[in-house]
Amino acid sequence: MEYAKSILDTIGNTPLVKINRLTAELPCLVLAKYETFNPGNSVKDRMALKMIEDAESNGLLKPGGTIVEGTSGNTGMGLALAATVKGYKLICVTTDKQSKEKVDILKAMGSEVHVCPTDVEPDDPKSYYSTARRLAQEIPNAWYVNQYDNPSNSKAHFESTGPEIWEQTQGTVTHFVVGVGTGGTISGVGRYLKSKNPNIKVWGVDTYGSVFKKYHETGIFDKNEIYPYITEGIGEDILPKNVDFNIIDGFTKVTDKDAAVYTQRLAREEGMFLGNSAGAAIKGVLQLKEHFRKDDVVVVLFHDHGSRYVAKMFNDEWMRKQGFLD
Ligand SMILES: Cc1ncc(COP(=O)(O)O)c(C=O)c1O
Repeated sequence: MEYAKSILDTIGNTPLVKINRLTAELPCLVLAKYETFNPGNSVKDRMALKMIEDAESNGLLKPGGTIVEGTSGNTGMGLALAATVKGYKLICVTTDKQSKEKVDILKAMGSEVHVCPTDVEPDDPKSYYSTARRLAQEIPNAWYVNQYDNPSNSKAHFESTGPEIWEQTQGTVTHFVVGVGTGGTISGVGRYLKSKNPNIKVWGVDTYGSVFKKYHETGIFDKNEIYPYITEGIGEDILPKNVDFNIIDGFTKVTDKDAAVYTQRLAREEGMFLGNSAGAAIKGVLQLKEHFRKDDVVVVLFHDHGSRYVAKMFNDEWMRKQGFLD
Protein backbone atom coordinates (compact mmCIF):
# COMPACT_ATOMS: atom_id res chain seq x y z
CA MET A 1 0.00 0.00 0.00
CA GLU A 2 1.11 3.53 -0.64
CA TYR A 3 -0.04 6.21 1.78
CA ALA A 4 1.25 9.21 3.73
CA LYS A 5 1.74 8.62 7.47
CA SER A 6 -0.09 11.90 8.20
CA ILE A 7 -1.14 14.97 6.23
CA LEU A 8 2.26 16.48 7.08
CA ASP A 9 3.97 13.95 4.82
CA THR A 10 2.14 15.41 1.81
CA ILE A 11 3.87 18.81 2.15
CA GLY A 12 6.22 19.72 -0.72
CA ASN A 13 6.99 18.14 -4.10
CA THR A 14 4.68 20.59 -5.86
CA PRO A 15 4.52 20.75 -9.67
CA LEU A 16 6.23 23.17 -12.01
CA VAL A 17 3.74 24.43 -14.61
CA LYS A 18 4.40 26.33 -17.84
CA ILE A 19 2.72 29.72 -18.20
CA ASN A 20 1.55 30.16 -21.78
CA ARG A 21 -0.63 33.14 -22.68
CA LEU A 22 0.29 35.79 -20.13
CA THR A 23 4.00 35.52 -20.89
CA ALA A 24 3.69 35.22 -24.69
CA GLU A 25 5.59 38.52 -25.14
CA LEU A 26 8.67 37.14 -23.32
CA PRO A 27 11.49 35.42 -25.27
CA CYS A 28 11.98 32.63 -22.70
CA LEU A 29 10.31 29.73 -20.89
CA VAL A 30 8.39 30.83 -17.77
CA LEU A 31 7.50 28.13 -15.23
CA ALA A 32 5.34 28.49 -12.13
CA LYS A 33 6.30 26.71 -8.91
CA TYR A 34 2.72 25.92 -8.00
CA GLU A 35 2.53 25.90 -4.21
CA THR A 36 -1.24 25.55 -3.82
CA PHE A 37 -0.73 21.78 -4.13
CA ASN A 38 0.43 21.78 -0.51
CA PRO A 39 -2.25 20.48 1.92
CA GLY A 40 -2.84 23.94 3.43
CA ASN A 41 -2.98 25.40 -0.12
CA SER A 42 0.15 27.51 0.28
CA VAL A 43 3.94 27.43 0.30
CA LYS A 44 3.82 28.32 3.99
CA ASP A 45 3.11 24.69 5.02
CA ARG A 46 6.80 24.01 4.37
CA MET A 47 8.22 26.60 6.74
CA ALA A 48 5.47 26.17 9.36
CA LEU A 49 6.37 22.50 9.78
CA LYS A 50 10.10 23.22 9.77
CA MET A 51 9.77 25.99 12.40
CA ILE A 52 7.76 23.66 14.67
CA GLU A 53 10.15 20.73 14.22
CA ASP A 54 13.19 22.90 14.94
CA ALA A 55 11.51 24.41 18.03
CA GLU A 56 10.77 20.89 19.27
CA SER A 57 14.39 19.84 18.81
CA ASN A 58 15.68 23.04 20.46
CA GLY A 59 13.35 22.53 23.47
CA LEU A 60 11.48 25.79 22.80
CA LEU A 61 8.22 23.98 22.12
CA LYS A 62 7.25 21.38 24.72
CA PRO A 63 4.47 18.74 24.80
CA GLY A 64 1.06 20.32 25.44
CA GLY A 65 2.46 23.77 24.57
CA THR A 66 0.74 26.70 22.87
CA ILE A 67 2.03 28.08 19.57
CA VAL A 68 1.53 31.86 19.13
CA GLU A 69 2.11 33.62 15.81
CA GLY A 70 1.35 36.86 14.01
CA THR A 71 0.13 35.70 10.61
CA SER A 72 -1.93 36.93 7.69
CA GLY A 73 -3.35 33.47 7.34
CA ASN A 74 -1.16 31.17 5.27
CA THR A 75 1.49 30.57 7.92
CA GLY A 76 -1.39 30.14 10.37
CA MET A 77 -2.89 27.44 8.15
CA GLY A 78 0.45 25.61 7.94
CA LEU A 79 0.91 25.92 11.71
CA ALA A 80 -2.67 24.69 12.23
CA LEU A 81 -2.05 21.49 10.24
CA ALA A 82 1.13 20.72 12.16
CA ALA A 83 -0.29 21.79 15.56
CA THR A 84 -3.33 19.53 15.07
CA VAL A 85 -1.30 16.49 14.04
CA LYS A 86 1.26 17.05 16.81
CA GLY A 87 -1.22 18.03 19.59
CA TYR A 88 -0.45 21.70 20.26
CA LYS A 89 -2.85 24.64 20.80
CA LEU A 90 -2.54 27.48 18.24
CA ILE A 91 -3.23 31.20 18.69
CA CYS A 92 -3.01 33.37 15.54
CA VAL A 93 -2.81 37.17 15.66
CA THR A 94 -3.71 38.92 12.42
CA THR A 95 -4.71 42.36 11.08
CA ASP A 96 -8.05 43.85 10.05
CA LYS A 97 -6.76 44.22 6.48
CA GLN A 98 -6.68 40.48 5.81
CA SER A 99 -9.56 38.87 3.96
CA LYS A 100 -12.37 37.49 6.12
CA GLU A 101 -11.90 34.10 4.45
CA LYS A 102 -8.40 33.79 5.88
CA VAL A 103 -9.61 34.43 9.43
CA ASP A 104 -12.59 32.07 9.00
CA ILE A 105 -10.29 29.34 7.69
CA LEU A 106 -8.00 29.61 10.70
CA LYS A 107 -11.00 29.39 13.03
CA ALA A 108 -12.30 26.40 11.05
CA MET A 109 -8.97 24.68 11.69
CA GLY A 110 -9.45 25.12 15.46
CA SER A 111 -7.15 28.11 15.94
CA GLU A 112 -7.94 31.01 18.30
CA VAL A 113 -7.71 34.25 16.26
CA HIS A 114 -7.03 37.81 17.49
CA VAL A 115 -7.57 40.64 14.95
CA CYS A 116 -5.48 43.84 15.39
CA PRO A 117 -5.55 47.22 13.58
CA THR A 118 -3.31 47.52 10.48
CA ASP A 119 -2.82 51.25 10.64
CA VAL A 120 -0.49 51.45 13.66
CA GLU A 121 3.32 51.49 14.05
CA PRO A 122 4.93 48.03 14.47
CA ASP A 123 6.04 48.93 18.03
CA ASP A 124 2.55 50.17 19.03
CA PRO A 125 1.16 47.83 21.74
CA LYS A 126 -1.95 47.35 19.57
CA SER A 127 0.04 46.15 16.51
CA TYR A 128 -0.11 42.51 15.60
CA TYR A 129 3.62 42.12 16.15
CA SER A 130 3.35 43.45 19.76
CA THR A 131 0.15 41.54 20.53
CA ALA A 132 1.64 38.20 19.44
CA ARG A 133 4.77 38.83 21.51
CA ARG A 134 2.71 39.83 24.59
CA LEU A 135 0.39 36.78 24.38
CA ALA A 136 3.40 34.45 24.14
CA GLN A 137 4.84 36.02 27.31
CA GLU A 138 1.56 35.93 29.25
CA ILE A 139 0.46 32.37 28.40
CA PRO A 140 2.27 29.59 30.26
CA ASN A 141 4.21 27.06 28.14
CA ALA A 142 3.78 29.22 25.01
CA TRP A 143 6.22 29.62 22.13
CA TYR A 144 6.28 32.67 19.85
CA VAL A 145 7.09 31.50 16.33
CA ASN A 146 8.17 34.88 14.85
CA GLN A 147 8.32 33.90 11.18
CA TYR A 148 10.02 37.24 10.36
CA ASP A 149 13.20 36.53 12.27
CA ASN A 150 13.05 32.74 12.75
CA PRO A 151 15.91 31.23 10.68
CA SER A 152 14.00 27.95 10.23
CA ASN A 153 11.69 29.85 7.85
CA SER A 154 14.29 30.39 5.12
CA LYS A 155 16.00 27.08 6.01
CA ALA A 156 12.81 25.22 5.02
CA HIS A 157 13.07 26.70 1.53
CA PHE A 158 16.82 26.05 1.35
CA GLU A 159 16.15 22.39 2.15
CA SER A 160 12.98 21.72 0.11
CA THR A 161 11.69 24.38 -2.30
CA GLY A 162 15.12 25.32 -3.68
CA PRO A 163 16.28 21.73 -4.35
CA GLU A 164 12.92 20.88 -5.96
CA ILE A 165 13.24 23.80 -8.42
CA TRP A 166 16.84 22.86 -9.20
CA GLU A 167 15.94 19.20 -9.84
CA GLN A 168 12.69 19.89 -11.73
CA THR A 169 14.50 22.24 -14.14
CA GLN A 170 17.46 19.82 -14.32
CA GLY A 171 19.72 22.66 -13.29
CA THR A 172 18.67 24.90 -16.22
CA VAL A 173 16.90 27.60 -14.15
CA THR A 174 18.43 31.03 -14.86
CA HIS A 175 16.08 33.38 -12.96
CA PHE A 176 13.92 33.06 -9.84
CA VAL A 177 11.16 35.62 -9.27
CA VAL A 178 9.02 35.78 -6.13
CA GLY A 179 7.02 38.12 -3.90
CA VAL A 180 8.73 39.06 -0.65
CA GLY A 181 7.06 39.28 2.78
CA THR A 182 9.04 37.69 5.60
CA GLY A 183 11.74 36.96 3.01
CA GLY A 184 11.85 33.26 3.85
CA THR A 185 10.98 32.04 0.36
CA ILE A 186 13.29 34.31 -1.64
CA SER A 187 16.23 33.92 0.76
CA GLY A 188 16.05 30.14 1.19
CA VAL A 189 15.40 29.34 -2.47
CA GLY A 190 17.81 32.04 -3.68
CA ARG A 191 20.62 30.86 -1.40
CA TYR A 192 20.19 27.26 -2.55
CA LEU A 193 20.03 28.09 -6.26
CA LYS A 194 23.07 30.38 -6.05
CA SER A 195 24.97 27.65 -4.19
CA LYS A 196 24.39 25.43 -7.23
CA ASN A 197 25.01 28.15 -9.82
CA PRO A 198 26.07 31.66 -8.72
CA ASN A 199 24.97 33.09 -12.10
CA ILE A 200 21.29 32.50 -11.34
CA LYS A 201 19.50 35.82 -10.85
CA VAL A 202 17.10 36.25 -7.93
CA TRP A 203 14.39 38.93 -8.23
CA GLY A 204 12.06 40.14 -5.49
CA VAL A 205 8.57 41.49 -6.12
CA ASP A 206 7.64 44.33 -3.78
CA THR A 207 4.57 46.57 -3.35
CA TYR A 208 4.18 50.34 -3.28
CA GLY A 209 3.95 51.22 0.43
CA SER A 210 6.79 48.83 1.39
CA VAL A 211 10.42 49.49 2.31
CA PHE A 212 12.25 46.64 0.50
CA LYS A 213 13.14 48.06 -2.92
CA LYS A 214 14.53 51.36 -1.66
CA TYR A 215 16.44 49.64 1.16
CA HIS A 216 18.01 47.18 -1.30
CA GLU A 217 19.06 49.96 -3.67
CA THR A 218 20.25 52.57 -1.18
CA GLY A 219 20.69 50.93 2.24
CA ILE A 220 18.23 53.51 3.58
CA PHE A 221 15.23 52.45 5.66
CA ASP A 222 12.91 55.21 4.48
CA LYS A 223 9.77 55.65 6.59
CA ASN A 224 8.32 57.84 3.80
CA GLU A 225 8.00 54.68 1.67
CA ILE A 226 5.51 53.25 4.17
CA TYR A 227 1.75 53.66 3.69
CA PRO A 228 -1.24 51.29 3.75
CA TYR A 229 -1.70 49.22 0.57
CA ILE A 230 -4.11 46.60 -0.68
CA THR A 231 -1.87 43.82 -2.04
CA GLU A 232 -1.83 40.89 0.39
CA GLY A 233 1.13 38.79 1.51
CA ILE A 234 4.04 40.87 0.21
CA GLY A 235 5.84 44.06 1.20
CA GLU A 236 6.70 45.12 4.76
CA ASP A 237 7.12 48.16 7.02
CA ILE A 238 9.97 46.39 8.85
CA LEU A 239 13.19 44.63 7.78
CA PRO A 240 12.71 40.96 8.73
CA LYS A 241 15.91 39.04 9.49
CA ASN A 242 14.78 36.45 6.94
CA VAL A 243 15.31 38.86 4.03
CA ASP A 244 18.88 38.22 2.86
CA PHE A 245 19.43 41.34 0.75
CA ASN A 246 22.83 40.05 -0.44
CA ILE A 247 21.39 37.19 -2.47
CA ILE A 248 18.73 39.38 -4.13
CA ASP A 249 19.76 40.91 -7.46
CA GLY A 250 16.93 43.41 -7.64
CA PHE A 251 13.36 44.31 -6.72
CA THR A 252 10.48 45.44 -8.87
CA LYS A 253 7.39 47.12 -7.40
CA VAL A 254 3.91 46.19 -8.63
CA THR A 255 0.89 48.44 -8.06
CA ASP A 256 -2.18 47.27 -6.13
CA LYS A 257 -4.24 47.59 -9.30
CA ASP A 258 -1.87 45.51 -11.43
CA ALA A 259 -1.56 42.84 -8.74
CA ALA A 260 -5.36 42.55 -8.54
CA VAL A 261 -5.91 42.62 -12.33
CA TYR A 262 -3.23 39.98 -12.93
CA THR A 263 -4.69 37.77 -10.18
CA GLN A 264 -7.89 37.72 -12.27
CA ARG A 265 -5.97 37.23 -15.53
CA LEU A 266 -4.09 34.19 -14.18
CA ALA A 267 -7.45 32.56 -13.46
CA ARG A 268 -9.17 33.58 -16.70
CA GLU A 269 -6.28 33.20 -19.16
CA GLU A 270 -4.20 30.38 -17.63
CA GLY A 271 -6.80 28.49 -15.53
CA MET A 272 -4.65 29.22 -12.49
CA PHE A 273 -6.88 30.09 -9.51
CA LEU A 274 -4.36 31.77 -7.23
CA GLY A 275 -3.93 34.41 -4.56
CA ASN A 276 -3.17 38.10 -4.88
CA SER A 277 0.61 37.78 -4.53
CA ALA A 278 0.64 35.46 -7.57
CA GLY A 279 -0.88 38.33 -9.59
CA ALA A 280 1.87 40.62 -8.31
CA ALA A 281 4.53 38.00 -9.06
CA ILE A 282 3.50 37.40 -12.68
CA LYS A 283 3.24 41.15 -13.33
CA GLY A 284 6.70 41.43 -11.75
CA VAL A 285 8.00 38.88 -14.27
CA LEU A 286 6.61 40.99 -17.12
CA GLN A 287 8.18 44.14 -15.65
CA LEU A 288 11.59 42.39 -15.54
CA LYS A 289 11.36 41.51 -19.27
CA GLU A 290 14.54 43.38 -20.27
CA HIS A 291 16.64 40.97 -18.16
CA PHE A 292 15.47 37.80 -19.94
CA ARG A 293 17.06 36.19 -23.04
CA LYS A 294 15.86 33.51 -25.43
CA ASP A 295 17.28 30.42 -23.69
CA ASP A 296 16.51 31.55 -20.15
CA VAL A 297 14.36 29.49 -17.80
CA VAL A 298 12.45 31.78 -15.45
CA VAL A 299 10.80 30.22 -12.41
CA VAL A 300 8.14 32.29 -10.62
CA LEU A 301 6.71 31.02 -7.35
CA PHE A 302 2.97 31.28 -6.67
CA HIS A 303 2.29 31.30 -2.94
CA ASP A 304 -1.38 30.58 -2.32
CA HIS A 305 -4.87 29.73 -3.57
CA GLY A 306 -7.61 31.92 -5.08
CA SER A 307 -10.34 30.71 -2.71
CA ARG A 308 -9.04 33.10 -0.05
CA TYR A 309 -9.71 36.10 -2.32
CA VAL A 310 -13.21 35.44 -3.74
CA ALA A 311 -14.71 38.43 -1.92
CA LYS A 312 -11.90 40.74 -3.10
CA MET A 313 -9.79 40.34 -6.25
CA PHE A 314 -12.30 37.90 -7.80
CA ASN A 315 -15.30 40.09 -6.98
CA ASP A 316 -15.90 42.67 -9.72
CA GLU A 317 -17.94 44.91 -7.42
CA TRP A 318 -15.01 45.09 -4.98
CA MET A 319 -12.61 45.62 -7.90
CA ARG A 320 -14.76 48.49 -9.24
CA LYS A 321 -14.96 50.11 -5.78
CA GLN A 322 -11.14 50.15 -5.64
CA GLY A 323 -11.00 51.67 -9.16
CA PHE A 324 -9.24 48.55 -10.47
CA LEU A 325 -11.63 47.88 -13.38
CA ASP A 326 -11.43 50.18 -16.42
C1 LIG B 1 0.11 35.03 -0.09
C2 LIG B 1 1.53 35.28 0.26
N1 LIG B 1 2.37 35.65 -0.71
C3 LIG B 1 3.66 35.93 -0.45
C4 LIG B 1 4.18 35.85 0.82
C5 LIG B 1 5.63 36.19 1.04
O1 LIG B 1 6.43 35.06 1.29
P1 LIG B 1 7.67 35.16 2.28
O2 LIG B 1 7.09 35.46 3.64
O3 LIG B 1 8.33 33.82 2.26
O4 LIG B 1 8.56 36.25 1.82
C6 LIG B 1 3.34 35.47 1.85
C7 LIG B 1 3.85 35.44 3.23
O5 LIG B 1 3.16 35.68 4.20
C8 LIG B 1 1.99 35.15 1.58
O6 LIG B 1 1.15 34.77 2.55
